[in-house]
Amino acid sequence: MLITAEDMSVTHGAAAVLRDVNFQIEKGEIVTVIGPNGSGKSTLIRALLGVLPPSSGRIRRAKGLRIGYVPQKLSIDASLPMTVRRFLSLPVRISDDVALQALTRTGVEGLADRQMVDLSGGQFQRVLLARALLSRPDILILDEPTQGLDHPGINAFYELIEQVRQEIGCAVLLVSHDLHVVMRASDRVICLNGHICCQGTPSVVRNAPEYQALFGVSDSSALAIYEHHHDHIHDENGCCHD
Ligand SMILES: Nc1ncnc2c1ncn2[C@@H]1O[C@H](COP(=O)(O)OP(=O)(O)OP(=O)(O)O)[C@@H](O)[C@H]1O
Repeated sequence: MLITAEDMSVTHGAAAVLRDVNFQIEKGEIVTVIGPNGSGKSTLIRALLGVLPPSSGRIRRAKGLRIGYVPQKLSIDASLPMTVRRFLSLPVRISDDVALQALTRTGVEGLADRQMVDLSGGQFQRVLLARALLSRPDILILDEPTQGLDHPGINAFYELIEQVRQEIGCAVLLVSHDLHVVMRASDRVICLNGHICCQGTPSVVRNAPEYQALFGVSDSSALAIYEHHHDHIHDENGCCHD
């Protein structure tokens, strides 16, 4: 077990944003959080990172857990010259070799001398990912990493995540709106709407009434990827588990 949320609730001021969230992330798995706008996805990530304390319940992290974080947005002042190479050395200085290795791993090895503000959306995400990998994380946490990318870009990014997972064996927790790709690329999906509506393998979540109520019954051919069936049960709240 890498991270566990136990009966975790989070409030912003008087508003309860997350309530009674329970889940755990195991070594090496890819878990995706999906949910409508304002459902608490970023709040969940911030709580897991430890920057937002739960109002009740708790988060447990494995001892010495290393987290690599790719934020949803990072604005870089356009008037501030900053090469990719220099960006990778903030805040911890790294050698040219290590920088090149990180950029090569994420497929942007030719960009070291480019200005950060001149990168395309896809290149920027890959540089952020390269930076997150520098700490050799046990878990990578990415908040909507494919926002603004086109379809080939989204697919390529997910392939890269899978490749990185295989190479370094890290777990991956990501927030995403790309439902079809998510369903294909995740080991497990958590469907969030202020609380966990349902969670499980993609096929379990796809068939859950809570998921279908939030996202509609999607084109089954696009989602018919995992056809091995899992047994699951519905608890007294109508939530499903495998
Ligand atoms: N710092 C804050 N202070 C007060 N309310 C906040 C704060 N941050 C988020 N909220 C509120 O908490 C709720 C959940 O926000 P959050 O950003 O976690 O949702 P989200 O699922 O990530 O949304 P999106 O998909 O639009 O990024 C929203 O109603 C939001 O307005």
